[in-house]
Amino acid sequence: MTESDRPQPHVAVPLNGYWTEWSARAARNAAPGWAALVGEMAGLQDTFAAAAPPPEAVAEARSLVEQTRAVLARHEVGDDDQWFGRFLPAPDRGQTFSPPIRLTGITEHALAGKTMFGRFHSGNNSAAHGGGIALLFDDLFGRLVSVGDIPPARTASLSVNYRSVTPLDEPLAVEASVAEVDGRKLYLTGTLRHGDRLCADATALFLTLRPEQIRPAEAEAPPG
Ligand SMILES: CCCCCCCC/C=C\CCCCCCCC(=O)SCCNC(=O)CCNC(=O)[C@H](O)C(C)(C)COP(=O)(O)OP(=O)(O)OC[C@H]1O[C@@H](n2cnc3c(N)ncnc32)[C@H](O)[C@@H]1OP(=O)(O)O
Repeated sequence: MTESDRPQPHVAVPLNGYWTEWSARAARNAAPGWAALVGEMAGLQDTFAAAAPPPEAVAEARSLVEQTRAVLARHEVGDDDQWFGRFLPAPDRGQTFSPPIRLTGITEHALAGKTMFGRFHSGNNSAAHGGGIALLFDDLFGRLVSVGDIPPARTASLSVNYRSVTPLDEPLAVEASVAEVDGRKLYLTGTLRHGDRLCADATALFLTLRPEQIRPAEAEAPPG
């Protein structure tokens, strides 16, 4: 990938050793233009959600998407070798499932960042879908537990309080922190704000994995 393909710099994530090679391998192997394609796909999702096209435009768009699928399907790989979602230092992590989070502050125990929901994550009435907000928190917490020396961890529980409507296409601020560590248990808290207004807050329990719970392909740095 070329330098111009890389997403705009944001605060670098000091990833734990476990994810560093995993992520670096995708960055080494990804074709030039991959990051831009991810951005195009994310834009497509929003544009698709917002469109009410006439029949001829539906037919044209469908044909183009079919062609795109056929091109990509010729290059399918197993999930250990996929690039999608593996660009951990990038705001979008190289994926289009959850909204990009541009990190503005990181310590081993806290993250702060900016995000935005587009039409793809719309629930109703120009508000973000509650499931999308839960997804955002899971992703944010996942990033938090991937920094510093915390071993790989998984979400055991996630609880979201929807305090007020989360608008679309508006800048939002997120914060997450480690409230308590008790052995393998990481208790996390987070907030989502639009300006001064609290849209949602969340708590989660992440459990660091026992060695036998880690897939070998993830436990060892795979060959590049
Ligand atoms: C998908 C992976 C993504 C990774 C991507 C790379 C990251 C890179 C970095 C950055 C970006 C990240 C962005 C994405 C992040 C997304 C994170 C996710 O969404 S993870 C997927 C969803 N979660 C699962 O699929 C878990 C499924 N469940 C399990 O695997 C197990 O249940 C597990 C590991 C969570 C716990 O199982 P046990 O066998 O290890 O542990 P036991 O013995 O059951 O529990 C240990 C202690 O924890 C308590 N506990 C367990 N579950 C609990 C719960 N739900 N509530 C309360 N306590 C619980 C138990 O009561 C026990 O407590 P006592 O030691 O007795 O005091």
